[in-house]
Amino acid sequence: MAKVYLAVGTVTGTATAVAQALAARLEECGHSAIVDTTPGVEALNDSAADAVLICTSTTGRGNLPANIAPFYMQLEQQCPLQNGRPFGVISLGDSSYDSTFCAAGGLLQERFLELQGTEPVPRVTIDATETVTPDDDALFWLNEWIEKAL
Ligand SMILES: Cc1cc2nc3c(=O)[nH]c(=O)nc-3n(C[C@H](O)[C@H](O)[C@H](O)COP(=O)(O)O)c2cc1C
Repeated sequence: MAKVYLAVGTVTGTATAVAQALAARLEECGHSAIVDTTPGVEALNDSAADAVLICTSTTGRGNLPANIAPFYMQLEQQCPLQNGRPFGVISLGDSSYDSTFCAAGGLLQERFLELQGTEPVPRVTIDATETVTPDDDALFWLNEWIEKAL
């Protein structure tokens, strides 16, 4: 059984609902999940998680939602090395924003790679113009991530 720290970035709650679906699936598979809607490096460290998931939307023009922006800055300032710990990123966005499509998820992906996390399954992008069931799309991706990361 693995413990997963699940950091959520959201403005209007879609990513929270997706994260809750991911946590429920992890628990069905015998793992435990900590869903954190005010994520931070201290909470991540305290969790002693075996793996990390980031489920975030993008706001503004490619910006991080306000609730996850401090986490991003802490990762930059404190540089908590991941020593190969597996992570995965679920990016919610809207392709009509073109060049900033799912950019926030991309920022966190880059940060975790710089911190020497391993990404066994590439970041998934979930496009609000293409799906009305983002949780189903995320769960499909999660199956492979569970197999490879945990
Ligand atoms: C004001 C605003 C700005 C947005 N900017 C972007 C953007 O730059 N890139 C993108 O991919 N999606 C953008 N989106 C789309 C959201 O990321 C998308 O609708 C997402 O599903 C919202 O999830 P949430 O409810 O968890 O915040 C924007 C949405 C709003 C309302």
